[in-house]
Amino acid sequence: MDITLQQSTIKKQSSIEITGSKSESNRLLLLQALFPEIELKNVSNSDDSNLMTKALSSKDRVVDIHHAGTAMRFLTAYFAVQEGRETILTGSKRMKERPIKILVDALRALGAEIDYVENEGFPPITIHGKRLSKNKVSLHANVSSQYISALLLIASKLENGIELTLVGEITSVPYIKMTLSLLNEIGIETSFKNNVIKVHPSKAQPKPLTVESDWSSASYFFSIVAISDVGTEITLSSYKENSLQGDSCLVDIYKHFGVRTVSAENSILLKKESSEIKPLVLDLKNAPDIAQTIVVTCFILGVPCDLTGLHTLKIKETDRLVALKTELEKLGGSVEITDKSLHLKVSKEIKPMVSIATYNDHRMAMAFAPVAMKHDVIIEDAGVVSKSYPTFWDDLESIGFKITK
Ligand SMILES: O=C(O)C1=C[C@@H](OP(=O)(O)O)[C@@H](O)[C@H](O)C1
Ligand SMILES: C=C(OP(=O)(O)O)C(=O)O
Repeated sequence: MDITLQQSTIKKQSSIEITGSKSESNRLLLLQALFPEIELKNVSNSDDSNLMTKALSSKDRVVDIHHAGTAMRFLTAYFAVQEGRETILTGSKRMKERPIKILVDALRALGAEIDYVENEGFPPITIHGKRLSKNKVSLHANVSSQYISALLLIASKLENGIELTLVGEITSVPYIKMTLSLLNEIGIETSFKNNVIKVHPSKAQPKPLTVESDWSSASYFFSIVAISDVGTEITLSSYKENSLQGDSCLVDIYKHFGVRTVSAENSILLKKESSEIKPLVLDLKNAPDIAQTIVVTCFILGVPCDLTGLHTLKIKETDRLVALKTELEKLGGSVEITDKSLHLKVSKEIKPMVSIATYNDHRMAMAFAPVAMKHDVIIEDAGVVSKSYPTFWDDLESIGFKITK
């Protein structure tokens, strides 16, 4: 369904409760399947987490995880250690184009039995679950950190734990650290020194855990506050003092756009304090999911930006670099891309009533929504947001956006 966002002025003060982090949820759901004593609160209501929950309890031979990248990667490792079970793990058309060879090779090196059903290196795959006997493996770390997290999540079920040697530059490091921290929280010992990660064979001590709300989802409100008038405030909950989510770097990045973040118990207050604007230069290899939000903020504010570290964007829900260039140029922007960087030139105008294509990518829809603070804009296939943030449009309406469905 396409929706029209009419030019809107948002409320001076508002507050929103954001669903749990899908990254934390999908890790903890897998750990809960391994250690059923774990109790979870504030689990994400996203499609990706619902798919993860369903897949973990499914007894079917074919498990379809649609667009959910973390579910695809984490469940590949999970089903590889389900002794005696054969599972065909598949996904959407796009999922069949997202590479999985590095993970499959690493699991095979540990003793797993996995076959490709269609194309070598890509889902769907047939996984013959068995006991894995080895514990040492090397893998390339520059394509997706999800392969590394997948191996770490099952490591406590391997007789001798795991020792991973990471080859090349390590991408999306905070997501690896999130996995290790969650393992530590349930009593599993780990170490990460230079390029070697170890999960020691240790007994888990499961306990109740509360998932922090999703920082990538918060990014759209950082963008909205950055574009709003000085004095505008939005409160978001439920956030913790020390986040495991790398996207909490938004707090520092959005200072650049005059947004101050004040932490209170269980929440953060975003406040627009200054309208001074400077060009932005940023390496986002540690926070790839907020790239679209930041580029669109810059475009709307008329600030140029140079973003690097974007090599993983090409293999996400869509090729996000090409999608950003295409849609920003429809709006009147001028964008240069390589396969790992994006340069946005100063923009002088924003064209009204442009129809933004979303390419089955939730973040395209959510990142472009703030355009409505300047002009009417159409967002195509708006339901796509449910991948990570099902109530996104309702929450926008609650802060003053005018939406025609
Ligand atoms: O482990 C995770 O939860 C994620 C890791 C990142 O992927 P890459 O490591 O492939 O960049 C990120 O983009 C994705 O949304 C979630
Ligand atoms: C890249 C994303 O998700 P995944 O890789 O889990 O599909 C995302 O949510 O932006």
